[in-house]
Amino acid sequence: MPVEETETEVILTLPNDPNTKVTILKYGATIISWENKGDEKLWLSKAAKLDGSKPVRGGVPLVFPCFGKCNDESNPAYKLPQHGFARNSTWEFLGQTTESPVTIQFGLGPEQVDQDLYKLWNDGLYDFTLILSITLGEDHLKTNIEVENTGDKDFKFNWLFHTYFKIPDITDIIVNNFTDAKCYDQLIGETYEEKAPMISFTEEFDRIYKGIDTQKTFQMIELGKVLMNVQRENLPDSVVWNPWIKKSEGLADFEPKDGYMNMLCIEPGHVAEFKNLKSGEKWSGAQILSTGGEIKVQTNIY
Ligand SMILES: O=P(O)(O)OC[C@H]1O[C@@H](O)[C@H](O)[C@@H](O)[C@@H]1O
Repeated sequence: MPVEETETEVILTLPNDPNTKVTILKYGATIISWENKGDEKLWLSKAAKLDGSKPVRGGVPLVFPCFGKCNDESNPAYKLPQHGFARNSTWEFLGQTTESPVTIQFGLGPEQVDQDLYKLWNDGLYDFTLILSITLGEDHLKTNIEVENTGDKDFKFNWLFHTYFKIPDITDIIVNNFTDAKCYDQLIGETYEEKAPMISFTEEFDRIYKGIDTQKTFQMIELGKVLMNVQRENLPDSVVWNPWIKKSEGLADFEPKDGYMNMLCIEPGHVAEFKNLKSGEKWSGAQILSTGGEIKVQTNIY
């Protein structure tokens, strides 16, 4: 059986490999595990709440309709909590849509969102449908989001796949192909161009890389070996985050406390600017995660 559904979760297994599977919590449509040939690729905090009491710390939480806390009073997302409401709403499982490659879908509309939370977004006057498609391959996992404005009012939104990767040791990791990208460093509040040929990690890291050509693949490399390729469709930005020691100490659901050594978030999204979606319009974006392959330095694409 490639697709198993329980009350709270859906498990999708590759038909010809029982050790390649993805587990999705209906709460937040959060992918909480991706095992590739028996090897877990996503980091999930040991203290993550999986009971719907708060967004999941780990896996792939979904960020919509605002990234972070919106500080612009004139923006209808101003009153929403950090990262919006998609990650703390229970999505509807829509079933399997294709067999090869195997794809399943989840849907979210205003009726599934906690009504008090939903009303914080322009008094609940926006109507939308989100369809998340998850495709599992032998060596890849694709998550595609389609946002449709089903109401009569235009709205603007951010989207982000807040992907937590599991890694052996953060100090051995470099990430390539961010060179020359514009970046907003959230820790110092400054915008500059990334000049490092490879990003490496020795302290807290929280940067929004903006407007990067989607032909560029980010590669997470450990001591010369490609652990993960992150490709994007229609998602120009990417946040890179590691809370390091102090920040993770302050996160009650972050365990073990030295877990920052074993995780790195590379988060493809549309967050530097809000995307405007007119009444009746659709927009979609995707991340494609794949394991292995050669190191490819793409400095010639802007
Ligand atoms: O604690 P949260 O709401 O899940 O957010 C985690 C992090 O998410 C990242 O995307 C942000 O860049 C960080 O600033 C933030 O701390």
